[in-house]
Amino acid sequence: MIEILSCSEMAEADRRAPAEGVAGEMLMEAAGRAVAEAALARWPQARRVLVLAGPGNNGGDGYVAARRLAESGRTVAVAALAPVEALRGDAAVMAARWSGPTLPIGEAGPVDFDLVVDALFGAGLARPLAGVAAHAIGRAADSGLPVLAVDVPSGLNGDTGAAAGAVLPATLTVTFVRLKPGHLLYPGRALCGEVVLADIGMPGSVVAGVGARTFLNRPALWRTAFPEPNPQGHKYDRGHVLVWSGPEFATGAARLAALGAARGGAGAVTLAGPAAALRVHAAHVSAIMLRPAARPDDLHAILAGRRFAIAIVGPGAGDGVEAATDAALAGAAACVLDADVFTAFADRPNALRDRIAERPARPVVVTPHEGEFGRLFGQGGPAGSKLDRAREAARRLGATVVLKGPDTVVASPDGRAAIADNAPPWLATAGAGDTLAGFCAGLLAQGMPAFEAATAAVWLHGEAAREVGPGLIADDLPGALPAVLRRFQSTVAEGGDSQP
Ligand SMILES: NC(=O)C1=CN([C@@H]2O[C@H](COP(=O)(O)OP(=O)(O)OC[C@H]3O[C@@H](n4cnc5c(N)ncnc54)[C@H](O)[C@@H]3O)[C@@H](O)[C@H]2O)[C@@H](O)CC1
Ligand SMILES: [K+]
Repeated sequence: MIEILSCSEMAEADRRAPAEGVAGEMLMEAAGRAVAEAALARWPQARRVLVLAGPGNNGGDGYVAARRLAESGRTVAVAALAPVEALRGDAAVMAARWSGPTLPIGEAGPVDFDLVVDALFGAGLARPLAGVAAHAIGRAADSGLPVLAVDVPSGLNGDTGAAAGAVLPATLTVTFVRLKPGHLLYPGRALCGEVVLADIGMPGSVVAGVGARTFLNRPALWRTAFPEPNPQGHKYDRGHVLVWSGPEFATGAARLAALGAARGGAGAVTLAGPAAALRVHAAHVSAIMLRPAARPDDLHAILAGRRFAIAIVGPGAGDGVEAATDAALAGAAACVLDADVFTAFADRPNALRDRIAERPARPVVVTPHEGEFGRLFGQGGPAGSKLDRAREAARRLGATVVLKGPDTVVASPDGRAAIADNAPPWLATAGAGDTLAGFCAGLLAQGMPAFEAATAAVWLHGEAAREVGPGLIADDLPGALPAVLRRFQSTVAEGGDSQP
């Protein structure tokens, strides 16, 4: 279940389902039943349920849920946004099967209820909520009652995770078939509350036929590409990562990247930079090699002597980062570009793109957070949701883009993208990004393709942060990786996934 479907892809699946013997009515019945079951499981004490029903199929699901909840002995009322006669298709069928009380939404307040089921709008939201619908959700929100959202909280755009107008925050969201981007991208993720994904009988072949290019970042996405060390291998079979280090008083970031690369599985890691900086590194690291490079241009000669080197440039790079980037792109088998690179190329994304384009066969992964992304692209940068922007940036740069945050998106120039949902809030700490660049380079060094290496690095990074727990500092992350890898490897051996 790792595909994520956009609202139009979901609608496309809906259109294709009857040809595979699954009628829309069956899907709606199953969806409404799943909503009712989730309500009963989560709020067994709730006796009185108010269902807010909208004018489309989301409302249709609401009418089914109302019937099922009433059948299980709950007192249920439907507050309808549109008169029953105005409903069409499956929703009209389901409304006709509902024989309990139905009030115009303006007349139904949530005062006498224990639970609100929000079936106003789902994937069909076409404009910001206004008027009587906005008023109704305002009253529901003010009531303080728990809210179960059908498919998505009403007012939330399922594709972007944003709400252009009023939105009804949910305690629990029950969605169907596959997650939508809005369940994972903030602020949507927070507005959904807990998310339950219900199987409503949509055939897997129908979903596959839609050809989704967006995925949940889970091991199932990249497991088959994950490097397995060769028992007879040499350390250089696992690649050599070269990290450009900035000056003496800014060494921490490069060192975190180097340690991340080493823990990420690179066979050897070298920090290259000015001698004064290397003396500082020498006081901290043992397994990492140190190679003097007085100027960034010296990287050309260092890289020329390596058969398979992955370069990391950006963490704590300081002055000369542009020259170091040039040397890395010219001489390394793959590059991870981070941090100071986005300052050096601020407002000049095309200059970076042109450099990357000179070596089209060599993978490049860029790992900006939102601020760096904005700095690099400046005015006229990619627009839309976080997913849209990461995809567009990958296309423009010809590089794999890791747009970091609590909902990190990895996008490939070939159109694939993945959204992560496992980063705990305490991962937002100084230096965490440098370690991520290192994890990614460590996987690239072992020959993992760029999109898979970047998605795996992001997932492992989140798991390492969970492993450490609150109080984490970035220095803890490399050391937390072995436990995560051990667990991951054992679930692979068992043929399972460490998360659903
Ligand atoms: N895709 C599937 O496989 C399934 C979809 N189902 C449900 O169908 C929903 C999608 O149904 P629809 O496409 O009918 O869409 P919705 O029910 O979300 O809403 C569509 C209706 O709302 C109107 N509308 C949109 N924005 C409005 C606004 N701001 N103010 C007032 N009216 C507005 C539209 O003109 C249209 O009449 C899903 O969210 C899900 O709940 C389920 O029945 C199960 C199967
Ligand atoms: K809804």
